[in-house]
Amino acid sequence: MSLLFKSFSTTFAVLLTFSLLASTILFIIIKWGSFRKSNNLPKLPPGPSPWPIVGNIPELLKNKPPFHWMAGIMKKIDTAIACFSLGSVHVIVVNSPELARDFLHNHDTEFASRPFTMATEYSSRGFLSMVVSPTGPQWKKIRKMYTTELMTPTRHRWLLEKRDHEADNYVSFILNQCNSSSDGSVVNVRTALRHYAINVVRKIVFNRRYFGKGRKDGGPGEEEEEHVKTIFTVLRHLYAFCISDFLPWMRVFDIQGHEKIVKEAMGIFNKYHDPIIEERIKQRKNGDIQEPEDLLDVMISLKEANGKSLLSEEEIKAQCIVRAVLWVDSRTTSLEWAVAHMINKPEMLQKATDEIDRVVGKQRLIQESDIPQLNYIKACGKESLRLHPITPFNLPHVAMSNTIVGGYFIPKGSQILLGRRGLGRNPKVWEDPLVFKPERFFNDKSCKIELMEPELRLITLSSGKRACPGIALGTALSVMALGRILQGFSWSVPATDKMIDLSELQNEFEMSKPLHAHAKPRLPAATYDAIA
Ligand code: HEM
Repeated sequence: MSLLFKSFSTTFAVLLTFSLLASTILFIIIKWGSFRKSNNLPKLPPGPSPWPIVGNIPELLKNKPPFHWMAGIMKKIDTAIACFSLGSVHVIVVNSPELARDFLHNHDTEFASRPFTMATEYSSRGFLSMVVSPTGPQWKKIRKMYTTELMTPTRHRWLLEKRDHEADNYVSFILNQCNSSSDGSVVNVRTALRHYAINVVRKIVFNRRYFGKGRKDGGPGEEEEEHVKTIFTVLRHLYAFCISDFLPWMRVFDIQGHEKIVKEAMGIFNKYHDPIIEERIKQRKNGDIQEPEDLLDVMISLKEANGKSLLSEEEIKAQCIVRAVLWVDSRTTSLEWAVAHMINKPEMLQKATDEIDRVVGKQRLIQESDIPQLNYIKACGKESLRLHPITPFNLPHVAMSNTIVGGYFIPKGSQILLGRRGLGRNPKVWEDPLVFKPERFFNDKSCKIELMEPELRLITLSSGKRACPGIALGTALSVMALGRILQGFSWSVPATDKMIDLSELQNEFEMSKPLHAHAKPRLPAATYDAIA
């Protein structure tokens, strides 16, 4: 009997709490609505009607993946801006360049923050790095360090030798695979691209290519494979509409399992990065390191005006994770798509190699100094970002105050998601939006192509206070990755297939299968000898 009474009273307490909560929120909503009306504030952007407390979360959970569901609703109501209520957060999706510019040009300061999420908290070790941190003193401190110390033109030149080293290894890794037969060989392009990208990061940050013993042919060992896999795991979960980010009281349940996955991924980063960082800090303290050799040394040696270290050990560890995730994610997936499209269109491959042969010739490999002249290669890279961004949305921007944009009311705390795919494939902006056509970036006025897209017709490096500060490094790595692979080898569809399969992985933006293509060296043997 007492058990029955206990369970009855618990249920009653839960129901009572729930109804109190619901009526408070309903009261706030009604009050807020009448406040808005009485102050003549415009309406929120259109969107699905929210449920009390949870908003549109039930629909979000039912319709996977979220970006498909959001795109479907926006198409149905024919809007370029929509508001989805997730818990108490307004998530505003934007798919038109005019509105995107309104947010990031005209109202940049009001939308310069980032949301707090479970995955970003873990990956930045408590918001110690820049990319995912909300605006505030920590973000300012790290952004200043990037712009005045880590990413200056002088520092970029200082790191050139390391980048060159990895660009050479990239070619020789593919060459070693081709050399297994006189007629070339089928190569996993995804592995080559990702390995090159992360090698550059490891080299400029840790001055090493391998965490373990590595491989004789220049390819990734099992430690490096695990490292790259972890980068993509973190990337997929950074802003993955984790329910507890919108309903914090749900965090203990971890119903989507995101927290467990992210925690494990961080454990893997820590396993590889931390011993190197800790050892280096010790060496520096003991005076074993005088001149910095890589960015880790630079970060350890930076001092404040009072002589104290600028960065704590935790802050240094957080920056190392960010650098790994940023570069590998943002480009390699798109570049893999670019190579796939080009193999299916040999005239495009021809155009690219004609440009390279004209600018560089066949007696030497592409160098970073050639980049300004390799406009067709840059256009191919940019087109791949338009058609195949790795994530559906740009990094979220958070409204720091109530603002009116495009005639709509955007409440403080709203998250603004510029649709990378929504913008890049917008038929009102792009002719034949689903066709890979690098020529679209050339116009009568200019044949010069830049990765930047300040008009926000697509998201490359974005714009405003939160724009990507990695432009020089990002451009260099993209052009070298695509240029060298096209210059060094003739690519074709493997004999077992008719065409490269251009289908997408279900619910993801990757190719459904890693790109395997036939590669044959196309330069004189002496040109490769220079990198042996
Ligand atoms: C071609 C390659 C790259 C592309 C396309 C790219 C693109 C982007 C984009 C779209 C953003 C978000 C901007 C926004 O919130 O509106 C971003 C932010 C950022 N990127 Fe890049 N990026 C690239 C390479 C790099 C590299 C190599 C680095 C350096 C390690 C880097 C460092 C950053 C940082 C630190 C931020 C955050 C800035 C902030 O929140 O204040 N990026 N990037």
